[in-house]
Amino acid sequence: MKVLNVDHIGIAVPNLQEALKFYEEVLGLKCEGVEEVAEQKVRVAFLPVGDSEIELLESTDPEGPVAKFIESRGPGIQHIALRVDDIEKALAELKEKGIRLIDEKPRYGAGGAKIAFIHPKATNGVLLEISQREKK
Ligand SMILES: C[C@@H](C(=O)O)C(=O)SCCNC(=O)CCNC(=O)[C@H](O)C(C)(C)COP(=O)(O)OP(=O)(O)OC[C@H]1O[C@@H](n2cnc3c(N)ncnc32)[C@H](O)[C@@H]1OP(=O)(O)O
Ligand SMILES: [Co+2]
Repeated sequence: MKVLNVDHIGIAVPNLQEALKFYEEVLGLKCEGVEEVAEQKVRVAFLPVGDSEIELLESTDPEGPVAKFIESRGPGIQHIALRVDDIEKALAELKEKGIRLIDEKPRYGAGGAKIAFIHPKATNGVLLEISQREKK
């Protein structure tokens, strides 16, 4: 598999609008749009930083992964996403190596990206997303 860059860093926040005040007004980053990803029970805001982005994640459901994360650990970095050139190939390779996957097949993430998660137990404690999308 080929990892191209850190696509984004996912930060779980209790309130998107409140969090945006810091990232936009204080840090001067620009939010490139807010989108709801129903399948993941989140509303997300993307803020580009160089060739990566910050993804702010607000839960839309108390049973969703981001709500559960905030409940057990508080707000903070929930996942790191690595961009790959071919997600199907990457997943096949990870599976073949016996790596514990959360998603064996790609799902659709924000902006129509193909995404899949690797379990934190397989990565030394970091929830890793792999993502394939067209370069902006
Ligand atoms: C919109 C999209 C996009 O970018 O396009 C997104 O990013 S969606 C982003 C939101 N979607 C997701 O996160 C989907 C994938 N996530 C999941 O399926 C879940 O959140 C899991 C990662 C499986 C965790 O689920 P759950 O909390 O029910 O499991 P659990 O309580 O049994 O936790 C198992 C162990 O993993 C640890 N653990 C749980 N969440 C973690 C996280 N985010 N980072 C690092 N470690 C984590 C727990 O502390 C526990 O460790 P100990 O056993 O040592 O106590
Ligand atoms: Co993400």
